[in-house]
Amino acid sequence: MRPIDDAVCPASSFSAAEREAVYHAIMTRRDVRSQFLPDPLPDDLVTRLLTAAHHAPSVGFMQPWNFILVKSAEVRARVRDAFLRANEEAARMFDGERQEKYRSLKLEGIVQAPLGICVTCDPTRSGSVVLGRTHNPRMDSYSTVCAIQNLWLAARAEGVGIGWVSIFREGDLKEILGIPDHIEVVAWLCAGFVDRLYEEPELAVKGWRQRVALEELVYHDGWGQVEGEAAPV
Ligand SMILES: Cc1cc2c(cc1C)N(C[C@H](O)[C@H](O)[C@H](O)COP(=O)(O)O)c1[nH]c(=O)[nH]c(=O)c1N2
Repeated sequence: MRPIDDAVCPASSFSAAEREAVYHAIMTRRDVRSQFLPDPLPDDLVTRLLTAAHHAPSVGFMQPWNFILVKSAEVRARVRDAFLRANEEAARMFDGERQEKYRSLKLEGIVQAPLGICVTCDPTRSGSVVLGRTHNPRMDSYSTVCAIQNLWLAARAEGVGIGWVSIFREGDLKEILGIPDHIEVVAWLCAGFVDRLYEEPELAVKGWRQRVALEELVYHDGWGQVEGEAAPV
């Protein structure tokens, strides 16, 4: 191993253009459902996306993720069937007009996107006691979500659309993909090139829900405290 001092380099700031590029990726990233092009994603591009994911932070450097790459149209069709079953259950949980609206939304591109990526979390990856996870076992799932966000942003920069689909019974995905019991399914990601993206979240454009004002979400020195109020004792 290198001496610790040799492993440290100066933390220089990004240039204005680099900074702009990071925010550009963040602000223009979208969840994609229906704009996927059929062209397959080149292997080296997929490797770059997975490498970005694999450089995410993780609790205790646990790296609990796996990525199951699904190109098979037959497997994706089975996954879509699992979605359709779960989506029917989900639709019935909304009433009246809201249910009608829900049913009008497209919430997946499983068959259309040329690649499915099932992202999983292995809670046993680094033994039963993990630095940083001792008092909250969910930290391994949170780490896996960080990996997904890295992939999502890298994909945006590469012109690749990503759609996260979560409307499944986990057991269905496990059965289709042969995932062992102790592994958690965190996401099914639809991935494919896109030539256009919504400028705002599709759910906002289609009137399902709007972005909340940031100011409503920021408190100061305690829950519910607006700026300038005395801190709670
Ligand atoms: C954990 C999780 C799970 C899901 C999602 C996201 C996340 C983070 N999203 C996408 C979600 O609807 C979308 O991110 C928001 O509507 C905001 O839009 P943009 O991502 O900014 O385009 C999502 N979208 C969808 O159409 N079907 C789905 O099952 C899910 N599931």
